[in-house]
Amino acid sequence: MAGERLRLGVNIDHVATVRNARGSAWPDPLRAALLAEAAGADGITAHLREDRRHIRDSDMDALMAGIGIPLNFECAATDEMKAIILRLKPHAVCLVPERREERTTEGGLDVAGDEARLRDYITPLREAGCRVSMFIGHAPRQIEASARIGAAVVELHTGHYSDLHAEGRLAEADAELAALREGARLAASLGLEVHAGHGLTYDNVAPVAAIPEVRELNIGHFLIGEAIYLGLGPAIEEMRRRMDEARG
Ligand SMILES: CC(=O)[C@@H](O)[C@H](O)COP(=O)(O)O
Ligand SMILES: NCC(=O)COP(=O)(O)O
Repeated sequence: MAGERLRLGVNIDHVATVRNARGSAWPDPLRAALLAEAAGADGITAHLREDRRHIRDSDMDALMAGIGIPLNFECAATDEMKAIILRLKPHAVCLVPERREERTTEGGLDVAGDEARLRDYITPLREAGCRVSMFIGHAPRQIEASARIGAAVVELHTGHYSDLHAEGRLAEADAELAALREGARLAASLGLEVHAGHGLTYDNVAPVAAIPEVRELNIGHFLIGEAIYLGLGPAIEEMRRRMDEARG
């Protein structure tokens, strides 16, 4: 673990949000992904939601064919998504909870409560060579269940920490951070690779990047917004700089 650089996965969902707002062909998520790659992103993350509110099937096809860095395919654990994954065989699959009426992913996947089904669900994905990740909260029972079903990775949901930080509830944000640290430690001790993401910004990324067990951060919404001011490449480079600085 020591000496390896913390990876940055850039989530390009919200390039598609802007495109879909006008029903046009631009901005193109693939072009954004290629710019991210040129700016030093280690991977691209895209979430194919059941309702296709941003990323579409054709975007996933284009990303698979067009990018030279790993694709992390986020989706709900449904039969429809399984068929798409087995056709595309992305580098990584991150299973997330999805509720159609939610604004964004509001919580972690309940792996402990759906253990047998998820074990069966991920078996063909693992056999197809995908690195399977569970997007979960830091509760030990969710981490332990992820290890038991054979996931390679857990991505710890940093959304609650990010919200508390943004609201200036810093003591609560610190407590949430401590729980994320404990979760990362437990996950790594069980042989899981640890990722983190959701709601990360320039202002809140450092303490998460400093968690030694965390190997990868996935960051999207803030970077796509920041690209309006700075351009996507410089926005990513600044995030990279802050991650590296936090890592020491
Ligand atoms: C799973 C996760 O935290 C995000 O990557 C996810 O993509 C959020 O969904 P939206 O991009 O639709 O907000
Ligand atoms: N899995 C988290 C992710 O990909 C990015 O989340 P966000 O930065 O768009 O909130």
